[in-house]
Amino acid sequence: MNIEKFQESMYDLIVETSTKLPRDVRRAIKAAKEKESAGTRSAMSLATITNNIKMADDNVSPICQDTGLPTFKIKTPVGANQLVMKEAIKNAIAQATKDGKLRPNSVDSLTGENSGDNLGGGTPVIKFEQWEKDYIDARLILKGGGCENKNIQYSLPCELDGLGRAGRDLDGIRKCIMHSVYQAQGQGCSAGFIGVGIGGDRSAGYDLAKEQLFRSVEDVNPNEDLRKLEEYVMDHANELGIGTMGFGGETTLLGCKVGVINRIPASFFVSVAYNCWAFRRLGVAVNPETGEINEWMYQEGENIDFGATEAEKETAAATETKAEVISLQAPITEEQIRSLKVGDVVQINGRMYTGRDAIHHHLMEHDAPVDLNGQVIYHCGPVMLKDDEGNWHVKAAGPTTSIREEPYQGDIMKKFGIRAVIGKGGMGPKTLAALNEHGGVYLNAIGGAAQYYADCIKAVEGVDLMEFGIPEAMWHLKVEGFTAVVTMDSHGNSLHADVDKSSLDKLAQFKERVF
Ligand SMILES: O=C(O)C[C@H](O)C(=O)O
Ligand code: SF4
Repeated sequence: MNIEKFQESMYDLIVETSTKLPRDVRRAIKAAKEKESAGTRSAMSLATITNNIKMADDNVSPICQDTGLPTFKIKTPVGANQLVMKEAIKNAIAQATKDGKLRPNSVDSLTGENSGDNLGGGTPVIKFEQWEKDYIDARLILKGGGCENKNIQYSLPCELDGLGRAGRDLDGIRKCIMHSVYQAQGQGCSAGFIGVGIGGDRSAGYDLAKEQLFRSVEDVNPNEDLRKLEEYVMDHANELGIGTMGFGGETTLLGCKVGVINRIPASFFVSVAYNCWAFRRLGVAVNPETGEINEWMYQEGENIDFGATEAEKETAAATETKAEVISLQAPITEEQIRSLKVGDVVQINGRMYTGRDAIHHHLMEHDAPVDLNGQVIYHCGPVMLKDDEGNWHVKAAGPTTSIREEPYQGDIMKKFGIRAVIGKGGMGPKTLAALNEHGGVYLNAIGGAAQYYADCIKAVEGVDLMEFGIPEAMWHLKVEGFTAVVTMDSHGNSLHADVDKSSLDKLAQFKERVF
């Protein structure tokens, strides 16, 4: 095998997967967009999402800043040398990271140290299998952390919120799947795709669930029971009304694929792998002698490029002028914050600081490196590249899941006088109480829209705490027209709590036996 060429092919697979959504996924997103009524928050979010997909295409830059845990599934003809292939894949991963196509995402679990090149214990994941065919089938999925955290495994029988008892049969499985969509809310950047694995032990069940994510969104399950189940879920999960980013709306789920394997008598697992709308998975058929790509997978059918037509541009322009947008610039006063309410659309200009897990943890015990009074914190771990002159450039910068900061957020806002935090997926009761007490606001940005937000960042004006690694450092960003929605205000209102409650009520409508 020509190993240099194989490495190049793997590099192309990585770059293409990170920057271009497959055709089946694009079609599912387009169909969702057509269903949302114009002018709603969900429609606005979907417009940002499709705009972002187009920008990632044009810039050949990551669709989402979280490029996940790269996971390769490779089938090789008997006799192919898997050891050299593994080395080539690792080199390709390191190169793609250096080129800003992947975020350095491999972190020592005990020390928190980022390896910087996406290599380390367990990273990347490479699973080989042999097969009888004469070519290499190499598939890659880049599944981010926010949606990975929403995976869930049920051990039947069990009791489920809203649905009651789920037994050890097809109907019990149906309840688990409906519940899995409910429990994810918008936190995994809905609308999402789910892969479900029935049976196995805990690890084989999750493997099977993830395997389903490699199926085309549009295929039909050859198992009649599972086909019915998939169709049922697709028909009804969207009635939960969770919508894009959990803002409420018509589309919550874009795909559901279910697989089954045997189990042992005492265990009955239903494992669900949740994938965000930024469903980055591709595959190639590679010639085992030359190492060249013969064919790209998931590329059949119509390609949607999401370039706006003239008519769409006109409608967008019309809605933009109608929607009232409130401008915010730090330092923000308490009075300005108290005037905001859930549903308001704000646009931020000026300075904001990134801060995610490591920063929040740090600020609990230490002073801030900058004066945060009246300032805005952005829950974001960007992809950054340094040029030859030593200046940093933002390559991708969407929000991260805010709920992880729930234990710290309220205390930190009060301690430093922070007025606004931006993230996605919403926060809990502790933060809501602190917003009320201190005069703060939670702003929801569109998860995964990393190119769209990178474009709003006009300059990187500094960085602190680089010892935490690129995604976790505190970046000082100058932004223009950074748009987000108030989803938790200083008057005790939370859109997230409301959608959670109404979707739980709707979930309870699926309690009766169906199968
Ligand atoms: O790590 C990130 O940047 C985002 C993460 O994928 C998330 O959804 O929270
Ligand atoms: S931020 Fe959202 S779109 Fe990006 S990886 Fe996380 S869940 Fe997916």
